[in-house]
Amino acid sequence: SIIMHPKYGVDSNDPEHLDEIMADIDKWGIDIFEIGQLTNNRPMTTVTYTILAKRDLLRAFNICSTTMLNYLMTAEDHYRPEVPYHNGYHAADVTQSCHVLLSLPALENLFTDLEILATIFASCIHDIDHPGFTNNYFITTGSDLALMYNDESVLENHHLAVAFKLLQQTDCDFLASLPTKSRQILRRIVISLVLATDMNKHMDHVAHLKTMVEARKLSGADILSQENYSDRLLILQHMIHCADLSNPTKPLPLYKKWTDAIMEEFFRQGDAERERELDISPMCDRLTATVEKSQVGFIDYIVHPLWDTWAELVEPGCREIIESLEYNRDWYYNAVP
Ligand SMILES: COc1ccc(C2=NN(C(C)C)C(=O)[C@@H]3CC=CC[C@H]23)cc1C#CC(=O)NCc1ccccc1
Ligand SMILES: [Mg+2]
Ligand SMILES: [Zn+2]
Repeated sequence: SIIMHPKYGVDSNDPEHLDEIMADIDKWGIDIFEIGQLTNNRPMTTVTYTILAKRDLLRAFNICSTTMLNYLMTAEDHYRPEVPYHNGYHAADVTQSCHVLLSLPALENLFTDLEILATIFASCIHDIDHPGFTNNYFITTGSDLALMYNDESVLENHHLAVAFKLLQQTDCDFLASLPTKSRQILRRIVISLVLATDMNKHMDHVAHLKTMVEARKLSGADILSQENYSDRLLILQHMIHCADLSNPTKPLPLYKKWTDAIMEEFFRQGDAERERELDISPMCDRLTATVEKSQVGFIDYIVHPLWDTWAELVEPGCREIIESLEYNRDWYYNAVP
């Protein structure tokens, strides 16, 4: 029997409205929050399934839609709705952002279908089962998680272990029909991409991006089309990191929602640290935080250096994104009381 799925993989209380929103799936600044409201809090499943189907990756790898949806729903159920920022909405946002970045003209025909499948898969699971506290919190409180992963990229290793464990559930193994060699290549790429989202790697990302920009200037040629495997993998690592730090580059109403969510998550960590008489982490003290000022610092010291270098590498595809970032930075700068 032929099982028919809803158009975007999930049911909606307002299909026409969902149709309108999903028409912007290829655009920077699609409203993930609205997608969640129209799909009973299934933004990650909706966005990821739509992107995989639109890129014809389900057919290319003979992936059964039912199994794919089983995996995505189960994975989305493993994001914690009580966590203000690192939940299924953030996963959907990073996945859709990577989808747009993968389509930049400078990266056209650079990646194989397997590398694209791996990037979309890594994005949608990159923060799965996030508990809403930072790596540093787990390390300083001597948690079992830090013990398990020897204080090294603790959360990121956990996200990967949870995501791959779910594949062992028979009705969720959407990679079942992939040849073993392809499964191994995909697993290697997904591991390297999720580990690349550890903020401890941020400076390495910026440094390597700068060397690639210089190399591209020297060679003059459009080297992005002649990248070797390791450089291609590095570009995907920079890409998912940029997507993970893309909130300040989005339309202001969306950016403000992301900021409210991350600050509430940081403040809850600060509350726990205060409770346990630990030092309160930077930006986590709800009694003293100056949100506007710290967003300006976040942009000036972290987001802008990264995105400015990325934009140079993929010139001119990210001009509008940088303009949006600079507009938002000025808005927050003028909002400082
Ligand atoms: C939408 O805002 C945000 C969105 C995300 C993050 C994240 N921070 N970090 C680290 C930097 C603590 C993470 O590891 C998180 C996990 C992975 C990627 C980035 C995440 C921070 C902010 C912020 C802010 C904010 O107002 N001042 C914070 C700030 C100010 C000056 C200098 C650094 C930070
Ligand atoms: Mg993360
Ligand atoms: Zn993330």
